[in-house]
Amino acid sequence: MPPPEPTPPQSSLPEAASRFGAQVLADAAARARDIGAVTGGPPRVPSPAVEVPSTSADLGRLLRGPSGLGTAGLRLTPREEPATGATEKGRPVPGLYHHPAPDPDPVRVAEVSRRIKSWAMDEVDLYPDDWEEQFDGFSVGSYMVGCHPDAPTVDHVMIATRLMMAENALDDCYCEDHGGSPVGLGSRLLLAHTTLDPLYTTREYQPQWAESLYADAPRRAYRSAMEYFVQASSASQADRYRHDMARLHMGYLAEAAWSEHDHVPEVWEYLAMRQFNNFRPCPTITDTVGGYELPADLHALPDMQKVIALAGNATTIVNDLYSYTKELDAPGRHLNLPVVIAEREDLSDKEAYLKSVEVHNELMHAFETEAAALAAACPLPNVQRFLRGVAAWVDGNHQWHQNNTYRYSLPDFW
Ligand SMILES: CC(C)=CCC/C(C)=C(\C)COP(=O)(O)OP(=O)(O)O
Ligand SMILES: [Mg+2]
Repeated sequence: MPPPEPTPPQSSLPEAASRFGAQVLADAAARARDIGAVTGGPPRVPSPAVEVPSTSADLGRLLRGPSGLGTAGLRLTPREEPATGATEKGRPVPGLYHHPAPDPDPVRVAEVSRRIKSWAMDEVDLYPDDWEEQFDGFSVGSYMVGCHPDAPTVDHVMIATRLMMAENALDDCYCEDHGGSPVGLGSRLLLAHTTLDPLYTTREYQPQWAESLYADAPRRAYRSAMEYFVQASSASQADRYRHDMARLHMGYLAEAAWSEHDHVPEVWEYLAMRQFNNFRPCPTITDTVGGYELPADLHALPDMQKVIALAGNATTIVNDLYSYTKELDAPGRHLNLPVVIAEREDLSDKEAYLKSVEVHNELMHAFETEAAALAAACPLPNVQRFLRGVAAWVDGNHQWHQNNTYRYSLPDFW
């Protein structure tokens, strides 16, 4: 008997759009180009039916949106070259493939910075007084304004900004250098996760759980940030976020398990852990922050999942490169890609760092190739906008790392 035909992706969109989305994506899966081993799966056969962009100029055009007369309002980012201030603040890692992003709107940055500080101090009591300088140095206002250039209002940017502060508070206080430890991390993470994914229990035990949501700064921050997020998102967007946070927490646990035994994983194992201990929950809320929705069935498509994973991996290896010297100075051994490559492949620190740049660049090129193929194959406006939103997040994330010289500095390898 012949094997059954693969089922095309299903959609619950209105019928016409559903047929269109499912068919386009099924066709795209059949004809997408062979883009190399990094994206997994068997080689694919190019089709003359759809022109998949093949030059970096074409890819950039697709990811950045339309460029003709009268289309300025359709782009996520202004067309001007980045302001020179960006390069005065920090320099990019030499050889790193990236796109300079425009400087974030200073008026928006000032307002987001004011509001996030008030939230941190007055609503969730996020940090003791002596952490204020580090809070300010994190510059979350310019980070989130830069990563979400299509947010319609400051309220929308705030949705992402609160979550970003909450995610970092938990990472610092549970896992890293503000009281964190691998010991007992599993139970702390699970209990904190119930701020996002509530416990349903009996009348007797419910009050103890409800009280626990305010027991420490990470839980207060997660609970409050999630409450704001849920007010702005659809049920499926909120569920997407919970799933991405469960992935993040699983990544923290693997990192902690290795750290307890000072174990250095193989490079591929490290990369697998870092696909979970990853920025992914940040770009995947780009539609909520943009005030629209990528429907769940389009978000779940394997090609969309691949694009999201590659974007998350590229952004997270950017962190490994920019935070390399900070993590070398931290107590104990802090794993990042250069450290793991140096140890496992017996390379000098410099060779390992330069190899990590190459790993990043391959991931970044794969992200752009896959995103462009999906954008070409699926011309639904919310898919196009979501892909552009993820690309804007990737660029904004790089820009923030490059320019956050309070937090990061480059090694002396060049
Ligand atoms: C989703 C999110 C913002 C998670 C927090 C985890 C996190 C800060 C990263 C994925 C970045 O990695 P790292 O913990 O190494 O951050 P720093 O190098 O300390 O800035
Ligand atoms: Mg780091």
